[in-house]
Amino acid sequence: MIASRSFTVPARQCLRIANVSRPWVPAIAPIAQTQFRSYSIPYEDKVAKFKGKKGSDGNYTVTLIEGDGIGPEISQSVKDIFSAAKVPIKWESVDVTPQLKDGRTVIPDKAIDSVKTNFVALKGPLATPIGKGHVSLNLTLRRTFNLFANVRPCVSIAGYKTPYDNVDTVLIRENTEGEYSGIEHVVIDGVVQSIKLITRAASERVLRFAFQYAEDVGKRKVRVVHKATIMKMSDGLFLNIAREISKDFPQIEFDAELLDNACLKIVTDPTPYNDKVLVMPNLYGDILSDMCAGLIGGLGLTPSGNIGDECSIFEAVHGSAPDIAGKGLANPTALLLSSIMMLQHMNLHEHADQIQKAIFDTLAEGKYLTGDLGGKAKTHEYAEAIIKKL
Ligand SMILES: NC(=O)C1=CN([C@@H]2O[C@H](COP(=O)(O)OP(=O)(O)OC[C@H]3O[C@@H](n4cnc5c(N)ncnc54)[C@H](O)[C@@H]3O)[C@@H](O)[C@H]2O)C=CC1
Ligand SMILES: O=C(O)CCC(=O)C(=O)O
Ligand SMILES: [Mg+2]
Repeated sequence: MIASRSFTVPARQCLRIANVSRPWVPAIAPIAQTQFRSYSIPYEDKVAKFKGKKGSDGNYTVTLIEGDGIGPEISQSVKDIFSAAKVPIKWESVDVTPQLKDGRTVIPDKAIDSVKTNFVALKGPLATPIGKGHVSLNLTLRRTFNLFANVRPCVSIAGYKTPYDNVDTVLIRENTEGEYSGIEHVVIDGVVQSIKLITRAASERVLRFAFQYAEDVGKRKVRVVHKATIMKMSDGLFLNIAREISKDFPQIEFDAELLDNACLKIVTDPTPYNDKVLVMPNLYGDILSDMCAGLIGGLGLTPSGNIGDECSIFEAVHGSAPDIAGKGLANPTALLLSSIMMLQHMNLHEHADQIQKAIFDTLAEGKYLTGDLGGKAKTHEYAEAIIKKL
């Protein structure tokens, strides 16, 4: 076990201004009954344009981090379904067990090289020890590859009834700093300080990404979720930058909402949020994305993409779910939909559409649902049902 320690401030990384022009857009299809629509995806000039090339065997190589807890089970479902759908992908599994290098927790070089070479990775959940122990490898990966925007769509699933069946929220979370900067220290015995770092550079790039994203997916409005009443300087800076950037997007409406009020309003009625992209500092995005997942049936259903200029890593919103790990109870949908986002990113639309339809049809049919959705199917039985629909 590696001793608990804080991150060094990734100052250089924070200060690198990304050349943000057009964002990548996920195509997690909102569905009404068994219908689903796909977003149009702008591929030209976009940020994080996929740079991978097919190998001589006709396959792209994609880094796979299976992860902890339920990670290997849900990764297996993705591998089985991709193989059945003949997706031209060769997985390169890497080990991300943390190592100590010059007193810092780092990801093994082999894993870093793999992501750098392949430009894209699919990642299962990685567990983080509470209090003491190594720093979060999830955050380390995001910072290592400067994955500045975490896109977390949350869309109602036909086949699982919730109080609102038309949820279509998308949340963009600043992914490299904020409350998750990891700068903590003991001031004196009994007094600790944890620093929320907000920089103009990181705020600008994620905000610009959010506006461009809204334009590309046809959302009318960008809303900043903040607490600048209390964190006047840090959230105040984020909010002011959003105001500045909004001027470059006159066709997109811009407004802001206090975090606590946003939570109340979203759980009361998420419908008014369907025409908006919500963008916010790191911690708020972490919490709100779990909250939104609750609106559509839980964490088994919500995907995400960590988007950077060079590489992108796709993963579910959920964690390693130690309470159900190893029992075949996990719902692989969240990781599967993340893998659909990844295929969209890689321009493999036909495969993405085919698998996405099979997933949504299987869910809508309701015969093979996992326990979190009230069914009895084991993880692999649900995956097999999807394969039959391909
Ligand atoms: N991006 C990542 O890799 C993340 C990692 N984590 C790590 O995961 C570990 C566990 O964290 P928790 O707070 O328990 O959150 P969690 O997301 O792992 O689980 C919360 C609840 O949701 C359920 N759940 C999650 N995913 C599910 C799925 N696919 N199918 C069915 N049920 C599912 C779990 O059984 C549990 O009851 C921690 O070490 C945490 O640091 C947490 C969130 C994200
Ligand atoms: O890294 C972790 O332990 C948690 C990360 C997390 O909750 C998230 O990415 O949503
Ligand atoms: Mg989280």
